[in-house]
Amino acid sequence: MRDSFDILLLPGDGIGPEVVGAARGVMDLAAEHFGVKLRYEERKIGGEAIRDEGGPVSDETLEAARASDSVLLGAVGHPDFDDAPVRPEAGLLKLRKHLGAFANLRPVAAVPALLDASPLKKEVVSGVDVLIVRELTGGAYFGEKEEGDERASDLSVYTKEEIDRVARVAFDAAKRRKRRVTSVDKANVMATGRLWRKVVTEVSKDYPDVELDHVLVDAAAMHLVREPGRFDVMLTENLFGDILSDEAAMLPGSMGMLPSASLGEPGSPGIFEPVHGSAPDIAGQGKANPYAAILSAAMMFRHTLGRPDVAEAIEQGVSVALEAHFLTADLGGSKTTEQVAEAVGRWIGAGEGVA
Ligand SMILES: NC(=O)c1ccc[n+]([C@@H]2O[C@H](COP(=O)([O-])OP(=O)(O)OC[C@H]3O[C@@H](n4cnc5c(N)ncnc54)[C@H](O)[C@@H]3O)[C@@H](O)[C@H]2O)c1
Ligand SMILES: CC(C)[C@H](C(=O)O)[C@@H](O)C(=O)O
Ligand SMILES: [Mg+2]
Repeated sequence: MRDSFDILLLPGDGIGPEVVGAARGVMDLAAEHFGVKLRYEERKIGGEAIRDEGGPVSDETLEAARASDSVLLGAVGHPDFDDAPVRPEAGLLKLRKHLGAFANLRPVAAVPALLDASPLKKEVVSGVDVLIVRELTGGAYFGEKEEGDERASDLSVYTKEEIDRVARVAFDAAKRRKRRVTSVDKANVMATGRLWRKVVTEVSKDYPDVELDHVLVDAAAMHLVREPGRFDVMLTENLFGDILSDEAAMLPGSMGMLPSASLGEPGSPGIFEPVHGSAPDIAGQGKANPYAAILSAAMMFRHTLGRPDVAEAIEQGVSVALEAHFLTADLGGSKTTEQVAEAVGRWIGAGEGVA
């Protein structure tokens, strides 16, 4: 097991620095507990990089990401750049493409201590445990674009290879879970949807012990709030995955609860980031919920650093802090970002009797 890692921190815009700061504090305590050495480099991305470096992500930052063991990112996006020719979000897309991070894992689990925070009924949310596997480097996000005042277009392209490789990530994950993959597409209207369905069905033949079903994206959006317990692994393309994951955030009750891992080929650095954005409405007020960023750091230890022991200890800290009602305003509580991070740090590895 390795015990020394180079982490690139990209806090970004809005609440990004607040939640990355909180996650870093927790990572440091976890590292100390396990005798792991973390070396950090911090760089700019998004609006702050446009302001200070002339573009949303510099070549040096892309290279630093490639040279690191993993990237922990906060968020990008700021209203100041809404009409700018290059937007902060372009930096994140470039980084994902640069690292070949094609598989975005977004776990969504109901948290017993948060059943009251969800706008959905307790009996609908209770026991939910879904893994959204979102394709991250293809589709309309990366197709040819035409910008214009009279006409605009975003071409959505998928190749067989792009669908095949992300489908395998979903089926492999399902083997370690409840062995069910729901593939979400729009095959009744879109050519990419029909290719998606065909390739996923082909890949499923290599996984005879995993059950596959196909659901159209509009119906999937409905099932996600009507009966989320029916899903185990939900596999989908880039744009649908973006939309469905924000919808899924309402199962635990807040955008501030959803972590993510963006992974490429084995051995390449992953990008770990909360699913939420820069939340300009609450930035700088100490109100941001840091659980998603902290849980993203845990995913980093599990998925690219090969230290599931550290990941579990952080997750235990999170569970105990949630049960002890260390909740920010989005979850109906009154704790600050820092108070939540301190509580998680205090209970790292609580299950091992370390607290
Ligand atoms: N990965 C990313 O960097 C990322 C993801 C989504 C959106 N964005 C960008 O963020 C900007 C704002 O977008 P938006 O407002 O649509 O989405 P958002 O996720 O930033 O915010 C949506 C709502 O959720 C709340 N929220 C989000 N995260 C929270 C947290 N950790 N704690 C408490 N409340 C939280 C916000 O206050 C807001 O009310 C845009 O520029 C968008 O492009 C970036
Ligand atoms: C900021 C934006 C480019 C990004 C996306 O659409 O992928 C975000 O919404 C996300 O979900 O990670
Ligand atoms: Mg999104």
